[in-house]
Amino acid sequence: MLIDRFGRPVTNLRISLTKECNLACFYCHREGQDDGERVMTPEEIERVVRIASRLGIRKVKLTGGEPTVREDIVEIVRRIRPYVVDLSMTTNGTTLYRLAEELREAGLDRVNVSLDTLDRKKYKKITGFDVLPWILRGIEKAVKLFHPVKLNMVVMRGINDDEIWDMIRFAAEIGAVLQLIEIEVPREMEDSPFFREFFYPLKPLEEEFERLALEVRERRMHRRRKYFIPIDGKVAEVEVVRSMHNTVFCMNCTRLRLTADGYLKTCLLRKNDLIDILGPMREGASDAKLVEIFKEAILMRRPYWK
Ligand SMILES: Nc1nc2c(ncn2[C@@H]2O[C@H](COP(=O)(O)OP(=O)(O)OP(=O)(O)O)[C@@H](O)[C@H]2O)c(=O)[nH]1
Ligand SMILES: C[S@@+](CC[C@H](N)C(=O)[O-])C[C@H]1O[C@@H](n2cnc3c(N)ncnc32)[C@H](O)[C@@H]1O
Ligand code: SF4
Ligand code: SF4
Repeated sequence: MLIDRFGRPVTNLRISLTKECNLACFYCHREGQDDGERVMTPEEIERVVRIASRLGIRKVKLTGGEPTVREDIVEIVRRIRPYVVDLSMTTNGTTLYRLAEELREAGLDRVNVSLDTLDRKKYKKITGFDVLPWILRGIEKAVKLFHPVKLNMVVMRGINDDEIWDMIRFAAEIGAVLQLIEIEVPREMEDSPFFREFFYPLKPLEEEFERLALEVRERRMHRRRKYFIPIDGKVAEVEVVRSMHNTVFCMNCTRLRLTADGYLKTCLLRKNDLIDILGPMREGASDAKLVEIFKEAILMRRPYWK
C-alpha cells in the first residue's frame, strides 16, 4: 500500500475525465484544475487504474467537469470495473435518465448527484440552465438502480441555506443520502467577494445534528461525520463535508487525483503539485516506470490545512 510522508495511506483515486461541462455553476472550483487540451483515452485510463490497483488503490471516483459528457463514458466504466472494489461517479445528473441503466450494467456501483436546490428558478440561477425537472427524473431513476445515491448540496449563504431542512426531508423521502458541502476555495481566494458573500460555515449545523441524531458515524476518509436524523417518521442520512481550515479533514485524506489531461495531482487545493503520467505513457514508459511516477506523486503529498 502507498503511504505518504504524513502516514496517510492512499487508497483512493479521483479521476477527472474531462474539463468540459454542460452546466455552468457559478461556484464551481473545477476540482482545482486548469487542464490543458490532452485527453486520456479509455485504454490509457484503464492502464493507470490497473497500475494504481497494484499499488493498493481500491476506490475510484469519476468526476469532471461533467464525466458523462464523454461519449465513451460507459466504456470507461466497463474497463475500470475489474480493478476496483468501489467505483463511483459524481455527476450533475443531466444525463442520468438516459444513462443510468447502461452505467449500472457496465459496473458502476454508485452515484453522487449535485442538487443544490429544489426550486426551479434558483436552480437556473445557480447552474445557468432551467433543467431541474429533468435532473429530478434522473435522480428518481438512479435511486432504483444504485445504492447509495448521494445528493450533493453546496450550501451557500443567501442562496440555498434556507433549504437545508427541505433537502434533508427530500433525501429521506426518496431514500438518498444528503451530503452538505461547505464552499471550498484555496487560501488566496478567502478574501474574494465570492467567498465573503456566499461562504456558509457548517460547524454550527453539525453541532445541532450532534444533538438531534439517533446515531453518528465517522468515515475513514477525511473523518467525515454522518448523522442519522429522524424526520417525518423516516431517518435521514446526512454527511457533512466541511473542509475549510479543517486539519482533521486533510490529515485523513486518502485521495490521489488524476487530471483530465493526464497528470497525477496530489491535492484539490494545490494547483501546481502535479506530475505528468500521460506524457511518459505516450512515449512508451514501462509499467515499472509508471509505478515510479506514482511513488513520486505520493512523496509530494502534504496536507493543505495544517
Ligand atoms: N478539500 C477537499 N474536498 C474534497 C475532496 N474530495 C471531495 N471533496 C469535496 O467533497 C464534495 C463531494 O465530493 P464528491 O465528488 O461527491 O465525492 P465524495 O463525497 O468525496 O466521495 P464519496 O463520499 O466517497 O462518494 C465536493 O464538494 C468535493 O469538492 C478532497 O480530497 N479535498
Ligand atoms: C466539480 S463537480 C464535478 C462533477 C459534476 N459535474 C457535478 O457537478 O457533480 C464535483 C462536486 O464538486 C462540487 N463543487 C464544485 N465547486 C465547489 C466549491 N467551490 N466548493 C465545494 N464544492 C464544490 C460540486 O457541487 C459537485 O458536487
Ligand atoms: S455541473 Fe459540476 S463541473 Fe459543471 S459547473 Fe457545475 S459543479 Fe462544475
Ligand atoms: S489535503 Fe486536504 S485539501 Fe488537499 S485534497 Fe486532501 S483533503 Fe483536500
